[in-house]
Amino acid sequence: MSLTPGPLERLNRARADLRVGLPVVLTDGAEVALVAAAETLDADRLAAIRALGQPVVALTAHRAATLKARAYDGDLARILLPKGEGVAWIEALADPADDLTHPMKGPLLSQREGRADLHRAALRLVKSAQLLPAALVVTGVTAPEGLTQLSAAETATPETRLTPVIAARLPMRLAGAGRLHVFRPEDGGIEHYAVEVGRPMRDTPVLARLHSACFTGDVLGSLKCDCGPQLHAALSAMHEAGSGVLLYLNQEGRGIGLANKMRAYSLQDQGFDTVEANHRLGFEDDERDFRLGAELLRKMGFSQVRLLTNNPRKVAMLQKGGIEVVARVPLQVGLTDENAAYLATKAAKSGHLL
Ligand SMILES: Nc1nc2c(ncn2[C@@H]2O[C@H](COP(=O)(O)OP(=O)(O)OP(=O)(O)O)[C@@H](O)[C@H]2O)c(=O)[nH]1
Ligand SMILES: [Zn+2]
Repeated sequence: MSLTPGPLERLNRARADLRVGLPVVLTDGAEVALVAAAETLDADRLAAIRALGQPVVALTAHRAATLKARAYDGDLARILLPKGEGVAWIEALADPADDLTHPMKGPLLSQREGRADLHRAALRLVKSAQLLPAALVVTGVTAPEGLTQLSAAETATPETRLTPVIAARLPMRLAGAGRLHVFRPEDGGIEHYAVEVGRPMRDTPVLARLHSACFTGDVLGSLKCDCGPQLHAALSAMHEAGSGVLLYLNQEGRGIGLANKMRAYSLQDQGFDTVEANHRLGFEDDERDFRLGAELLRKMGFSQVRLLTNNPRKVAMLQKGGIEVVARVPLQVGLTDENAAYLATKAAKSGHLL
């Protein structure tokens, strides 16, 4: 095997580089671009990037709509960085925290000519690094030495291949005897877990739950969502049924990460609902990749499930991933005064069944 890093290894490096404030190089045969994450940019790096050409800030159409900027590229906008503006201006474009108290003074000039393919890839990359979806991009550059280089196609997250690392016995208060399996993604991303309750058979439909990580709900008992009670109710239901499998997917905040989820919570404190808050940040309301769940179930030898969920998307995505969902088992627990509006929004805007 060659010692040169392959596409997945470079993808993983690119995410780490962007998180520490290092630019990366994107190419697509026609063009070469230098890309930096808006969130981690500092003044020195910005000055060095400016020396290469005219930077634009790539934003998703959701963020552009909030800023009333034109998104000529459909799903994204390329905003020209004015001569006199610097890091603070870029940060205000990227981060909606001060939108209401210090609205940005327009007009924001969106670029219309040219292609947006590398900008689209740049946004995909910063999102997958769980940073704010905003990237500084300069096209037409000669790739500087020493930076991680990727083709635009290589930024498209392929179906995650998961390798089983270890499994061990785990007795649980709510679920009784079980086993915890740890799986590691091939792309170097965060690990995911599967909890087997009892000894589920592989030749009959298993009671299953795809649970997305929620530090605030699962661990802290937050009253803003229903995650903790759902987690516990699922484990109890599996215990009662005699067996089951709970996938604990590390997709905190519907895939945007805890830092961005807390940014969304802060916007919710300003009066926006859970979907509006994600959009103002520039995210879709749900950024999770549920191919992961199907892959994990297949890896563990399960092909048919009775799925504990109120989310029809989970059912559809599992089926698309080759897992037969023989029944959807509703999981309605943990309604509080604090989360009633959140659950109503998910029903009204995200298709959740109540
Ligand atoms: N972005 C964002 N994420 C949130 C918010 N509240 C909860 N979450 C996340 O939403 C996810 C909820 O996951 P699940 O309960 O597995 O999924 P679900 O889509 O509600 O579907 P079911 O519970 O199966 O019906 C977790 O990743 C939480 O961290 C919020 O206000 N904003
Ligand atoms: Zn939650």
